[in-house]
Amino acid sequence: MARERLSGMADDATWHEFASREELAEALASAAADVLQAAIERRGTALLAVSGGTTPGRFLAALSRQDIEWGRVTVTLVDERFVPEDSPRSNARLVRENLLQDKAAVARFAGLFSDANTVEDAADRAGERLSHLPLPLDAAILGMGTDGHTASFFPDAGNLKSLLDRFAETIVAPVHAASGGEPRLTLTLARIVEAGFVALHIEGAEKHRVLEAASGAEAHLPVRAVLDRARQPVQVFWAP
Ligand SMILES: O=C(O)[C@H](O)[C@@H](O)[C@H](O)[C@H](O)COP(=O)(O)O
Repeated sequence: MARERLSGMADDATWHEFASREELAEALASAAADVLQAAIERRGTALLAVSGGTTPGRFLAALSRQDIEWGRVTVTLVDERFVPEDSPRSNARLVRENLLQDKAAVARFAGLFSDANTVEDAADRAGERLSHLPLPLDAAILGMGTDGHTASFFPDAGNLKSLLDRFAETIVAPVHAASGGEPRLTLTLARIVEAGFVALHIEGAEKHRVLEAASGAEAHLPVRAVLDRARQPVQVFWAP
């Protein structure tokens, strides 16, 4: 059973807390599916951005089983490691193996990686590709690291200030951050916070503590910028 509470957190993020990660996955998948189907009914199409990492696999599989008009949905990534799609580190691979299956197999996928000489060139190419998608995003599903990063907004990213620029016109930016491992490609904050539905999917006590801190005294953590600037209050989905 979900326990839902408004918090005094930054910009009134809404917490949805679940007894299990399985229950969270099903609830978030249902919420995301509702948002996508409503977008299809409103504008004939839906645009979804999902994150990678180790948390979202269960949610992505649950979403693939949702019965919506997947043929009208385009899926892209919140961020991507600068690696080929056959790499075990690839978020595109995670999405193809977990989301673009079952009912969602017919959805269109627009990844961020391309085999460019530099991550900067790859970001330019991705930005050009995504500029032809029906922006703004209808839904953005974010994760968070225990360092308070979300997307590829790593605290040690050299261009963090421009990544978090709420007025940026850039769609995809390159990121070099030692804490992020290989170079990254990321949607900018400006493209994420304009989404009609922004969910933050976190699991475990440590991430709960970090997000509470980010919403309070530790306002410098990158995730706080999303909480403060999202067009709609961020929907936090958490399980132990
Ligand atoms: O490419 C990525 O790694 C993600 O998009 C990233 O932003 C992720 O959401 C956090 O790093 C949390 O990762 P975990 O789910 O592995 O804790």
